[in-house]
Amino acid sequence: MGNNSTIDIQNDELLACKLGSVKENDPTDGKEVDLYYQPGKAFFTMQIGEIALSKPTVAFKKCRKIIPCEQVYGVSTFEDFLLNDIGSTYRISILKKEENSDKFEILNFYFKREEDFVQAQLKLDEYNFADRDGVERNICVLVNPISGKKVSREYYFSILKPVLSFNSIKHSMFETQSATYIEEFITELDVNQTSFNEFVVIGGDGVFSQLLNALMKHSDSSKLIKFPIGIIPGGSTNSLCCALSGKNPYMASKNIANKSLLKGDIFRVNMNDSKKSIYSTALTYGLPSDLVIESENLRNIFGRYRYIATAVPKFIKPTKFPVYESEVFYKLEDDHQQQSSTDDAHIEGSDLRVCGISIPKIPDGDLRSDSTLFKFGNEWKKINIDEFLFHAIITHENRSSVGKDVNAPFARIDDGFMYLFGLKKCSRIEALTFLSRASKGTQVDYEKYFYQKATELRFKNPCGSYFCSDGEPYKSDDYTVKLLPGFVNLMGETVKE
Ligand SMILES: Nc1ncnc2c1ncn2[C@@H]1O[C@H](COP(=O)(O)OP(=O)(O)OP(=O)(O)O)[C@@H](O)[C@H]1O
Repeated sequence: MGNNSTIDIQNDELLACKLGSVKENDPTDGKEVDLYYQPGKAFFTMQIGEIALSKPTVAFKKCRKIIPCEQVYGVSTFEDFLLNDIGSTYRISILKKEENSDKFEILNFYFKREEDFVQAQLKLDEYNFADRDGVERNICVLVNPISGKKVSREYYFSILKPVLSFNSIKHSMFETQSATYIEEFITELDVNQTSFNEFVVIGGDGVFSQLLNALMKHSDSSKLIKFPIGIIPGGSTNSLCCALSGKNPYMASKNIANKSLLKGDIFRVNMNDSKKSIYSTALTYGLPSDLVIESENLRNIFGRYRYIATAVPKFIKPTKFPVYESEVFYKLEDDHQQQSSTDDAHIEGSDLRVCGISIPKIPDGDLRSDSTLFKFGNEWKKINIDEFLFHAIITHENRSSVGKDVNAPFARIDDGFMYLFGLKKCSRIEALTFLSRASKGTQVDYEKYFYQKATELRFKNPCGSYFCSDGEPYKSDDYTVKLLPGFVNLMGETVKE
């Protein structure tokens, strides 16, 4: 009766056998696959029938193949009565991609007996991404064709689309036609009419931020902000996507197909001078913001390397190295969890009013459902540094998809906190030392580096200053930042290190 082959299915590995050709819909027949279990293990036992393989004429050889979980991008099950003539045939297909390949392949397994098929289905259920929560998914995919290396379209057609299609996940794709496309698109969305129930952006942190802010401005923001959001890293730095799925568009697509959800922390920035507010996951002040603003007109020449092209002259030109003034105050509601590189001796404990800063008043119309905004139960503390090369607020570790840098290795997108970090006023050499350390993640104990966990922050910067939120510049010199823990449903998994 031909060869036998055994497949183990263990906790952390999915194993399968390759049956001759693995081309999609190839009606290779004449195979019978039995499935049975032993405690802690499951085996596929495969027997080759007498019926000759029809197409292609690859004789089945005894094989045993291990597919690690990370190579599996979905499992689909079918009852293909018409596929071949070996009777009531059931099929399980596995979408697989090997680590060093950019090609997907489909492995098909045929079952003669319904009970074997059902058992295999149960065993592989966690990879059956189509069937999540019993609700039909419909993803609105927004693609920014000009972000980063201009690969977002390609990522859609060669990665996300095949993965969603294999897993029978409904979606529609829209390319951003202009810088205001996402805002207009979301404004026009009627929550009661649309069948969309999830969003995916393919692009950088900028398009994610545009989506987030457009959702929060919508008249039905409280409903829309509950939609899960996925990100595929098509942008220049992709800091948020790196926190959710690493730098890998394949992993991001799998997390989206798998609807692997986490409650992501964001913050709201109230610009007290203009009475405007925005929502963000990363805000910078100082040199990085200036680089973002100055580099924008180099986007067409240097693409995602435009920041480096702008930064290099600052380090080699014999002009004064920049220094930025800023007064920074913070609150940490959960004081016992304090995490900081600044010990108490370096922090002036003080009430905000004592520091001579007026408590911001938010116009009623601007105050959304977030009633916890501006609780002044805790004391404000002042950071005892007032000259910086930069400071930043972040809700995640802030990895770069270009280099290996991790700016805030202690932060996680779902840890319920935001973090202020930065570099004090320093020389060129000290800034380069910081960059070198950040590239290895060893900057945390560098004397010029500082960080502070916070739930609320307040900044007073020189008149006419800019900051950047998720890579987009805003003019404001007086702003307050309030943490909104677990506010967005993001598709991804936090990095475990
Ligand atoms: N069709 C378009 N024409 C012009 N600008 C666009 C278009 N679509 C999107 N944009 C703008 O492109 C900008 C950059 O977007 P995005 O964040 O995706 O890429 P990036 O800046 O290269 O990456 P990162 O934010 O990760 O550094 C956003 O400000 C967005 O408004």
